[in-house]
Amino acid sequence: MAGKAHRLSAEEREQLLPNLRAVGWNELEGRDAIFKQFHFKDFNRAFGFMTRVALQAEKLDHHPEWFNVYNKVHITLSTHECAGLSERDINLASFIEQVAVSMT
Ligand SMILES: C[C@H](O)[C@H](O)[C@H]1CNC2=NC(N)=NC(=O)C2=N1
Repeated sequence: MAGKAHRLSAEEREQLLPNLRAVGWNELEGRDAIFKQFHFKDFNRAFGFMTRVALQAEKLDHHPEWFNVYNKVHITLSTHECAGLSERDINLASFIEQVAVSMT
């Protein structure tokens, strides 16, 4: 991953978060991270989604925290390197949205 991650400033958040809020991402309370719950038709769709996200996460060297049971996938994004939300989380969330749209 090129460059060091920095925590998003208030201005950057105002610019970058509204689009993600509009599609269901929310900031966690008590932790600088964003969270969304996804529901799919069945486990195959959920796991197909996770597989595609996992391959991209590995490519980006930026990984989600997630929980899956059957057709549900809960995802938390945050950057360990800066102990908070960085542009890497915004980029991964945008990719995740594209995959989710193609799987539902
Ligand atoms: C050593 C390795 O590059 C780092 O631990 C990467 C891996 N995946 C990561 N994922 C996330 N979410 N945040 C990080 O800071 C991070 N760092």
